[in-house]
Amino acid sequence: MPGTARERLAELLGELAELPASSVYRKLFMTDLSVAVDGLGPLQFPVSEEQAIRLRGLGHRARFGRGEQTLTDPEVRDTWEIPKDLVRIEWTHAFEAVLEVMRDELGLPPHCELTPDFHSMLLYETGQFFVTHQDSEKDDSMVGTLVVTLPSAHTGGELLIEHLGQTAEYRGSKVAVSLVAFYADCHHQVLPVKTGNRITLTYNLLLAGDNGAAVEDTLAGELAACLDEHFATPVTLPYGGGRADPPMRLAYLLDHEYTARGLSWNRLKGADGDRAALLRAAADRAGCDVVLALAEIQETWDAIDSDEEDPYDDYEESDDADDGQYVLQDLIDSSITLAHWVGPGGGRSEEISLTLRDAEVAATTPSAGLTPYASEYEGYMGNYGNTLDRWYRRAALVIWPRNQGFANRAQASAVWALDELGEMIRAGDVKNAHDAAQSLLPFWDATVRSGPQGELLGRALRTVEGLDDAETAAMLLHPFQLERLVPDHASALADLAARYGETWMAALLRAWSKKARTYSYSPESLEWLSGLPRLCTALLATGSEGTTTARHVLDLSWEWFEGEVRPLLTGPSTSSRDKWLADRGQPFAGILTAAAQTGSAVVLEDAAKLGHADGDQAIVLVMAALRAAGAVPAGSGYGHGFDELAVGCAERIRTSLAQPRRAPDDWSIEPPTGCTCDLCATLGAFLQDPERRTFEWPLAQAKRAHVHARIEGAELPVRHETRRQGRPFTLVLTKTEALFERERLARERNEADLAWLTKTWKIPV
Ligand SMILES: O=C(O)CCC(=O)C(=O)O
Ligand SMILES: [Fe+2]
Repeated sequence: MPGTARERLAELLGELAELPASSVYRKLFMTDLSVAVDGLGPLQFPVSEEQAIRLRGLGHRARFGRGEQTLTDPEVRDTWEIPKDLVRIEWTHAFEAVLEVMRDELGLPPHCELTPDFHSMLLYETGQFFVTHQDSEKDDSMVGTLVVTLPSAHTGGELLIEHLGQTAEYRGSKVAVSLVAFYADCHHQVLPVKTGNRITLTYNLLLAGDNGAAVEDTLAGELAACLDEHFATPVTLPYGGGRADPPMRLAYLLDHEYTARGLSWNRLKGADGDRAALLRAAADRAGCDVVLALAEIQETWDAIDSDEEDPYDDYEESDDADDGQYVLQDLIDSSITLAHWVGPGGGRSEEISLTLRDAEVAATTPSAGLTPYASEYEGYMGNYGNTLDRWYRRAALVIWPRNQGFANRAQASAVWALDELGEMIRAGDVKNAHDAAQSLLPFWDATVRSGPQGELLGRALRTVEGLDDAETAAMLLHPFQLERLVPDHASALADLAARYGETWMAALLRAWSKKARTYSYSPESLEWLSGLPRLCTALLATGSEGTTTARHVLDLSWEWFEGEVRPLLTGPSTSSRDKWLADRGQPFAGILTAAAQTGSAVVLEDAAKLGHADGDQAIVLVMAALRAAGAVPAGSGYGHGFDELAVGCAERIRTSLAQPRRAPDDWSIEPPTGCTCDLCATLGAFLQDPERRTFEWPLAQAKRAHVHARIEGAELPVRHETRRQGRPFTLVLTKTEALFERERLARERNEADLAWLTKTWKIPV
């Protein structure tokens, strides 16, 4: 047998007996079933046109589920539904016998039972249909659907059922009762009825009992050997990347789709049940654990639209009309993420998140051989060919060596890992907790990043306290960021400072703040800075360790804030800069308030300097901060930080207002900074010249583009148009009246700000 251990394992599981069907068909005599409908009486088989018309009179338009909603849309489902409580059904014993046969044919073992649960009575008149869909699982134990077609004269109305890329087609009969059972993950549809009426009863099929199969011994032995080899063979990295450690796990993808609710060892569909039983036996021999997981799979294929007439006329996007019309060429990209799993003992499924590497995956049926639950076609877009994205949900058995259980589970759920460490510590098993924590190192950063960080940090702070090892504690906390801290963390944080020392805490906070800085400002981090006073209050309340910690947090926040803001205070003002700075007023106010609380003199001094900085932008920032704090009158708790800023700002505004007004014939404009090229020098000379208003500048295309960009970037009051005549074209620059208008508005704004400052902040006039 060729290939890697995991390929051989998938092949062995593929050779397992004959693949059971995903849909099965049986007939019963008309006399095996009687149906009576209140208001109509017993139905006569075959159902006559006249009875069908009366039946329709009792029905209403059938609805269908999509996501959380239930809808009626005759484009999707056009059929009549007879209210369930009007319908009385009686079967002979033949029905039970048929269900047993169907259970066997669907590959379910004899000791489990398929129970039909009546769901609806449907009437399809000529022309009515139901487009392709999957049935929602209305019950945890539902594994499939049974459609019973009553005897009636009709043509069309075929029931088409898809699985593993095959479509089975079923017709009703005029003289017999037809039964079709299929697994709930099969996509199916009812084609339009061409003549007559098609009447069906639908049942949910519930599965009870243990569907674990008897296991063949030699096969289990061969599979166990594959597992041994898989976990002993180092992974060969792609692109000549050498060899890495052996894989941590093997995920074997099953063939059916399951919901998180329906995922259960006892309700595996078709061949999945046998394969799972075998793999469990093999895993046991190989000293491995097995969990049952749900995998979300995305594949991107290079694909051709077979319906396309002209291959060059294809600017169509996101066309998910009919996945089947595309011919797959090459697989460009794929990703497999586990989202839920249930442990070997069953129970509820846990939410997890674990992205698998290729070397950890095996499958007998490639995903491309299944029906995706969603797909999207992207027409030719220049760089890429036509691509088809497809999404699948498959169950997977995930196997790992027993002694790697902690690392495997921890990588899938950081919450679980922290809870588990906490348990060990509480049980007094600190040595074990320490070793377990160390085993997280290779992936802990990535696992925390993909988890619920807010929730995790609180747990992590509490857990590491009991580790009693400064280095491991720092390692576990390392992946977080400064702006995840909230007042609730204050006491845990202070306890850690007490336990591991101030230097340890300072280093941790610094590492966190570096992280914060690598992602530039987000609205959340601005909000976090605005909320600093609450965090500091909580820290101060815990005592001296908390106070020192609060000062560190504050120093780092200030460093971070100032580092981003300072470069934007110099250079000419633009509307986008002003907006950016105004948005930082409240965070600035938050920092200042916290600085006053913690008595951080250095921050207060630095902040006051920022207020005195040259340029109109500093005024914008400081005014925004003062207004954010302005609801509270000066002197009532905001401390001298704000008073000083207000004084400095008022001074700056007065200086600005004292500048002589622009003479009506002064057209000089301050040139933008930041580029020293020849073009910008020429542009600068034109801008600064008080007399020149227009400039006709013959300039090649690339150079014109640079000048356009400079003028737009700095929002200069200059029109810039290209006259498309001659070679090169001519760039025509014209200074506009906005130059005067803007200065007038700035002056007005300054006057208003000054008035507000003197009134609200009691600044002497
Ligand atoms: O009428 C049928 O054959 C099937 C109806 C169906 O697919 C459904 O009710 O979900
Ligand atoms: Fe259906």
